[in-house]
This record gives sequence, C-alpha cells and structure tokens, in this order.
Amino acid sequence: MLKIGVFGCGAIGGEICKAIDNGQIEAQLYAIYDRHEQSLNRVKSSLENFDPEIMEIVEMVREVDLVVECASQQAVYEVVPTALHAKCDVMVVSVGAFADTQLLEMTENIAREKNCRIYVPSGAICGIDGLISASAAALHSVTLTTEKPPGGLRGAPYVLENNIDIDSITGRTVLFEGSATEAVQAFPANVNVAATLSLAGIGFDNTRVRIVVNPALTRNIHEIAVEGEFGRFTSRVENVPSPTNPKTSYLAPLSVISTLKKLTQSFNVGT
Ligand SMILES: NC(=O)C1=CN([C@@H]2O[C@H](COP(=O)(O)OP(=O)(O)OC[C@H]3O[C@@H](n4cnc5c(N)ncnc54)[C@H](O)[C@@H]3O)[C@@H](O)[C@H]2O)C=CC1
Ligand SMILES: O=C([O-])CC(=O)C(=O)O
Repeated sequence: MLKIGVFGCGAIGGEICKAIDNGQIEAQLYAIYDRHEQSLNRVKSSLENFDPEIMEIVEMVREVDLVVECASQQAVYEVVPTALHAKCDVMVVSVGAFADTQLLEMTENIAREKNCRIYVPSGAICGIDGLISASAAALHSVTLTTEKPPGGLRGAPYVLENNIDIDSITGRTVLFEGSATEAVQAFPANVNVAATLSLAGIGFDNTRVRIVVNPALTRNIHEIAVEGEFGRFTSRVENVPSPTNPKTSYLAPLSVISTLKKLTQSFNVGT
C-alpha cells in the first residue's frame, strides 16, 4: 500500500489526512509534519484509523513513497529537493514556487536523475485537462481572472506593500494585472492556480492574470480563457472557501484527493 507523508496540516493537509483515514484514498497515512503543534494536534485528533508519526522532512522522505506538500511556497524549496534526492515522489500544491525557473529546472533534473515523479494537481481551477490537451498544438493566449471577497486576499504582500485597505473597498475593484510570474510573488497564498495554468500552458511570463476584490462575493471565482489552434474555451468556477482558510477554496483539497486516488486506482479518466 502507498505510504504517504503529509507536509503542512492546515486547510488542505487536514482534508487529505481525513480522506486517507476514512479510506477514500487507498493508502497509508504514515507521517505528518507542521511547524505548528496546534495544527498537528488538530489533525491527529480528527483521525480514527491511522496514527501517523510526526516526522521532520529529512526523516519523512526515508520512510514514505510520496510526500504531499501543502504548506507554503517557501516550504517547496525544502520539501521537493529533499524528497527527490531520497527517491521519494512528491505532490506540490504551493505551485507558485515554480515561478522560480532555477527551482523548476533543478527539481526537474533531480526527478529525471532519480526516476521520481512530481505531481501538480489542478487545484482550485477547472479546465487544466482541456488546456493540457490544447497544448499539444499552438496556444495563443491564456488568461486567468481571480475574484475573491476581501478575506480571500487580505494580508497578501501586494496588498500590504501598496498600503491597500482592502476592508474599506466597497465595490468590485481590480487590484492587480500582470504576468503569472508577478502574480504568484505578489499573492503567494492566493493564486497558486496561476502557476498551475502556466505550467500546463504557455509559461509564467506569457500567462496573464487579473486579480479582483469584490466585497459582495461569498465565493472565490476563477475564470480562465484560452485561445489556440484548437479553438477557444472559457471556464468559470465559483468556489466555496475552506471553512478554516478563506483564501483556499474547498475544490483545492478535493483536487489533491482525486489526484491521489488516481495514483492508487487502475482505471483512470481524464487528460
Ligand atoms: N494549487 C492550488 O490550487 C492551491 C494552493 N494553495 C496553497 O496550498 C498551500 C496550503 O494551503 P492551506 O492548507 O490552505 O494553508 P493553511 O495556511 O491552512 O495551512 C498551511 C499549513 O502549513 C504549515 N506550514 C507552512 N509553512 C511551513 C513550513 N515551512 N514548515 C512547516 N509547516 C509549514 C502552517 O503551519 C499551516 O498549518 C498554501 O501554500 C496555499 O497557498 C491553496 C489553495 C489552492
Ligand atoms: O483556493 C483558491 O481559490 C486559489 C488559491 O488560493 C491559490 O491558488 O493559491
């Protein structure tokens, strides 16, 4: 049975642990880690069938087959190379870290050398399957428009550095327009989906991102528009935010759970 380690036990990590624990994913929840004891305790107390060991990453990668990173972009720098060097596969949700081309090249090289896999789930967006299919021919443009209520964007570096009082905004307001490279640095915990789109499509510098705050919303909306030789498609998802982290949509952990299920099933559907 696949032995899984979960690094980061917040909104996403907590859901993954529960899905393994309740048998939705046929795997063993072998180890968990978080820098906050409170998060570890919350996850441990939510489990009924597994009692995972708490292990730092260096120890975890020696014991498990796959580490699921669900912590932060900064954690990706530590978790991914450590896992791959130990011949351990890795699934990444803080995908924005891969806007750093040196990190991306380095991890791809280690994965190739060690014959390991790096998995990037679709996360909180819909349409990655179509974009991957379309990318087999020429793509002309990929655009993401993310619209969230203030709680979904509060505290982002871009908001703080530009002294934007996000709670005083009364109507739908465009906060940011730029490349995916710029977007994932300006909003590292809000638009990892821009990185996933970039990796699947035309790269970080060519993928356009617009970020909008809308106090009238209760959901996190991501709209994607893709044009290419295949034709054109748009996708729009209105995501229920995670109850413990309003920045994170519930679809994000569900996407990780489904990707993990794919690894353990013999019958797989979708691109
Ligand atoms: N790919 C996608 O579509 C999405 C990606 N994300 C990203 O996924 C990651 C996890 O999201 P959530 O679970 O909502 O966040 P969260 O804030 O609820 O949980 C993250 C947990 O990781 C821990 N953590 C962070 N950095 C750490 C480190 N260096 N070492 C040890 N523990 C660390 C924190 O203590 C926290 O308990 C974030 O980077 C978030 O931005 C979130 C939503 C969608
Ligand atoms: O969960 C979402 O709506 C998207 C998100 O936070 C991210 O991509 O970082």
